[in-house]
Parts: sequence; structure tokens; C-alpha cells
Amino acid sequence: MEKQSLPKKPRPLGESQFLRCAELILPWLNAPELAAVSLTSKALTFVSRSITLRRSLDAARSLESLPVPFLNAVDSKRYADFAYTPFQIPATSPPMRQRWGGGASDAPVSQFEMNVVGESMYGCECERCEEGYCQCLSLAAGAEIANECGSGCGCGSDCPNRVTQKGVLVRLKIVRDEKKGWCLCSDQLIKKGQFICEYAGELLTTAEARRRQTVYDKLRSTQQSFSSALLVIREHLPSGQACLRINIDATSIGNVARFINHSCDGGNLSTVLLRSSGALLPRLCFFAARDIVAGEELCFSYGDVRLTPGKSAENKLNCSCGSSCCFGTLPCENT
Ligand SMILES: C[S@@+](CC[C@H](N)C(=O)[O-])C[C@H]1O[C@@H](n2cnc3c(N)ncnc32)[C@H](O)[C@@H]1O
Repeated sequence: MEKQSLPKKPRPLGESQFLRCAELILPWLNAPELAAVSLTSKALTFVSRSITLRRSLDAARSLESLPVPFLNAVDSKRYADFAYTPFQIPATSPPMRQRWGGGASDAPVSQFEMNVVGESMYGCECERCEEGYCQCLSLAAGAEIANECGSGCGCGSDCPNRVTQKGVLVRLKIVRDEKKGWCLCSDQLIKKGQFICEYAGELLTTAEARRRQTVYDKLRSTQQSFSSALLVIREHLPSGQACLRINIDATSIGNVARFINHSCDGGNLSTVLLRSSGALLPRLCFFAARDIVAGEELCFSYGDVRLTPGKSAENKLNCSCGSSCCFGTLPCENT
């Protein structure tokens, strides 16, 4: 009689293979999933702890030139859970999963460029820009709206008129505060006028921004620690008749700018709406409004609370900016 070979029993994973699998899979989990998995065995507790430590060491998960650590001396939160993008991206639904805390092999976020193919819409036709001579710089000095070279120009990425296109180049840290939650702080001397970061996140239609704002307001009324980062920018066109509106949501997908808090005195950052040639939409960029010393919190004004009275009392948030002209309430997002 012919001897039939029995199907082989799968061999149980050895401990080192099990740990290697865990190191591959766990960096894809969000904070609550990671916490749940870490309770299931000693080995998974160990892997989760090292992932949590790596996450707390770099909010930017190697997508910026410098790491941006979380520092918390007030409660047990080690990091804020969100996906990182250094640039504006189209609205993403369902929310994106991103590998984080898995060491050097963390996958880069998929990037979408919002460029107009072919013709340049704004900026110059320059082949090569010299600092101070490029016509794209004409609006830059101290203006609220400025132009930069971009993919519509003939110059390359080393052009001196692309200061905001290389991501974050100053040392930053994210520090926990009892009242304000996470705060973006400088970790070096930043000179007046230096570029800090752009406000990156998902670009939303106005209808989607309004829908999400309602969801965020509800979440905030039930979870005290919930904070959203939906910014509405209105650019009045020269005619004065119309207004370009840009909605950027950095709540689930964003960059370091999602940690910048409000200050009633205007803070130490100036905001510039920056157009690059070839790009469809302008970007909101933050520059140092004055010299900023290491350890100082970076803040700007979210708006004038006297001009945005819209929300019901329970949706109003107390302001803890600490400035001498504090109005006591945060300006609300008028979406
Ligand atoms: C864009 S987020 C800033 C980062 C936020 N602190 C965090 O922990 O993620 C905006 C939220 O931060 C908090 N916040 C910002 N400025 C504040 C201030 N001056 N006082 C109190 N809370 C503030 C509010 O919860 C607000 O909805």
C-alpha cells in the first residue's frame, strides 16, 4: 500500500520569530489598539513599550530633517496619535494608517502634489534665481501674502527663493501643558524672520469642513481631552467682492503646526499665505515675528474672539494663553 504523506503541522513560532512579527505589525496600530495588544502578553508589552518610546522621540517620524520629541511632565500621555504629512494633501477617507515607531524602516507617507501641470500660474519664468533679484520675491518682505518659486519655474530645488519647501529646519519640541494640552516649543534660538513650518493637513471642501466641525464639537463636549486642528483661511481677492477659502484639517493627518496654540496678543509667529508657481493653492506658512529663545512656546492668534461670537456657551473653550490682554475665551472655528 502506498504511504500517504500527512500534511505537515505548522511549527510554533520561536520567541525571536514572534518578536520579529510583532515588531513588523505593531507599528501600524493606533494608540488604543497598541495599548490593548500590549496587555495580552509579557512579550507584547515589551514590544509596545519600545514602540511607544520611539513614537515619543519623534512626532515627525523621520519625515522632517530633525526629530521633534514629545515631553510630558504633567500626565501619563506619551505622544499624540495622528498621521504625519509634511505637506498639504487631499482629504483622505477612511483615515490613513501610518507605520510609526518601528525604527528606521517607517514607511514614508504617500504624498500628493497639488500642482498645475504645464503652465505656470503664479511666480516667475526664471531659469535661475539670484537671492534678492527674483521677481517672485517682490511681495515677500513683511507681507501677509508672498510668492515663491515652484515647479512652474525653471530654477531647481536649490533656488534661494524656496525657503518653505524643505520642511522644518529649526529644532522644535512638543511640551505638555496642564491647561492647553500639547504645545509646540522652540528648542533653539530662532531669529526674527526665519521660516518655522507650514500648516499641513487635509484640504477639505467647505461642506466637508462644516461636517467635520460638527463632529469635533460633539466629541469635545463628551471627551474633555479631545482637541481638533481645523483651520479656515480666507483670502480676499483684490476686487474685494470675492474671497478664496481654504480649509485645512490637521486633526488626524497633519504636521508639527497642529500643536501651535492660540495667544490673544498675537503670539510670536507671523503667518504668510504663500503661493508657489505651479501650485494650485497657497500654503499657510509660519515665520518668527521676533527673535525666539530656546524653550519658548510658539503661538499665533487664531482670530479675534470679539469678532467670532458664534458658538453656544458649552462649546466655548477657556483661553489659557496667559497674555496680559487675554480675553478669557478661545476664538471659535467659524466654519
Ligand atoms: C490646533 S490645537 C493645538 C494643540 C493642542 N493643544 C493639542 O493638545 O493638540 C487647538 C486646540 O488646543 C487648545 N488650545 C489652543 N490654544 C489654547 C489656549 N490659548 N488656551 C487653552 N487651550 C488652547 C484647544 O483645545 C484648541 O482646540
